[in-house]
Amino acid sequence: MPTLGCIADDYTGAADLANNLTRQGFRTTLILGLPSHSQVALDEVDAVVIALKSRTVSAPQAVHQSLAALRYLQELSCRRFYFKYCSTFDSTAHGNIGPVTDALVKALNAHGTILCPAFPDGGRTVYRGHLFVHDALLSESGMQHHPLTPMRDPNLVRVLQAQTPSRVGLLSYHHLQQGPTATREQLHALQSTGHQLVLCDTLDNDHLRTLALATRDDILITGGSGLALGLPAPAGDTSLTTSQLPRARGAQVVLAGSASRATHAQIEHARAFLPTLKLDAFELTSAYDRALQQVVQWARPYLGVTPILIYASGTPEEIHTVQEQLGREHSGALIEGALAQLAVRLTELGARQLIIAGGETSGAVTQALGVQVLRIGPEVSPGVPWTYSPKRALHLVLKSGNFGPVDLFTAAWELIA
Ligand SMILES: Nc1ncnc2c1ncn2[C@@H]1O[C@H](COP(=O)(O)OP(=O)(O)OP(=O)(O)O)[C@@H](O)[C@H]1O
Ligand SMILES: O=C(O)[C@@H](O)C(=O)CO
Repeated sequence: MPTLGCIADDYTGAADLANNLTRQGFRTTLILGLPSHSQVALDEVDAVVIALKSRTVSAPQAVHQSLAALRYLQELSCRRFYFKYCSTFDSTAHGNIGPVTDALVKALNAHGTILCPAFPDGGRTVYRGHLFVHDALLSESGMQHHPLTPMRDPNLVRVLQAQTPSRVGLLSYHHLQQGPTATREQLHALQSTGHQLVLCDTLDNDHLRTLALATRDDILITGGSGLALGLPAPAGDTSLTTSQLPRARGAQVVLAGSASRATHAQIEHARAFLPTLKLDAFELTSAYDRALQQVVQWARPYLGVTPILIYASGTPEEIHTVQEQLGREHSGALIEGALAQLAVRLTELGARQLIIAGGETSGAVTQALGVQVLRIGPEVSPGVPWTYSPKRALHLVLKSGNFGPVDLFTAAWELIA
């Protein structure tokens, strides 16, 4: 039975965490959405990751979903819990990282917890409480233009403090550099002065290991997926940890709803190699069914012949125009819904290998496809694994918006061929 229970606030983030846990030696099952008990067999598993779509819903809804996931994991006999959010701390104005963390602390009767968004392998580090994406501050990394969770302040202590009545402290890299004992002492010192939530600096994977050791008796830890790379591997036979996925067959489709900088670059690169079609939000509003039908007609001759790319992402200016006229939530849901419908129709026509870019988009697409349990396969790049749905016989990549190399949409297929 699993001992580590994880709650992720979006689908790509959940795949990212499941990937890092798998690489770290945990036999990990990824569950999309909250299942009913009978649906999933979890005997030979060390960790379970539940993917929620709770990042951009209201704070009370996010808390409600997260507590339901916690209860499910407790009933599975999990003894430690990991709340996973984005390595760029993606939040709305009201949360949801603060409210969900507070609710989990309370439900678990914990004294408090750490917050460690960093993922150095993916270029995310935290220095003096400020988040960097490679060499850029968060607020200059492209994330300031995110369609749903624009991040305009790189100071995460300030960002988090605005989301919670709990007092937020900072664990500085100085303490991490002195090792697990000094780190643990500093965490206790911060907690004893009323800092329930402690945002952690992290410059490299050594800091992640130190932090994981310093908090190994804590019932709750929170962070990006990076922290998983610091966790000690569970004892026992881990030879089956990275499951060998079946060989992939069937048509190859990329569906990109992410408007993040890395996805933009991947789209630009793929346009030179793949048949590519851009969805138009205004056309979808005025004639939804006809617009989707046209996309399917366009795609049909390519299926099984070459991978294709269908995307929605526009420049920040284009997105601004769409959002001004159609509303932020409506336009996001419209495009997610269209990509989800296209996934359904294209799989009916033989698509079996899908790369889906964007967390919200991945949530919408996998829900429409009825995918619930995923096995983790080969890693395409840090945070981006191939996964496999045994029930639907589908190979899927759920790609986080800002992850992956520029040639991901053209090169990833080779890993499962
Ligand atoms: N041209 C556009 N105009 C308006 N909204 C768009 C446009 N293109 C995409 N969107 C919306 O932007 C949102 C992108 O969020 P999504 O979580 O899918 O990507 P992401 O944030 O880049 O990925 P991740 O969460 O993995 O980092 C979706 O709701 C999508 O529908
Ligand atoms: O942590 C990350 O950056 C990703 O796993 C993610 O959550 C993207 O939505």
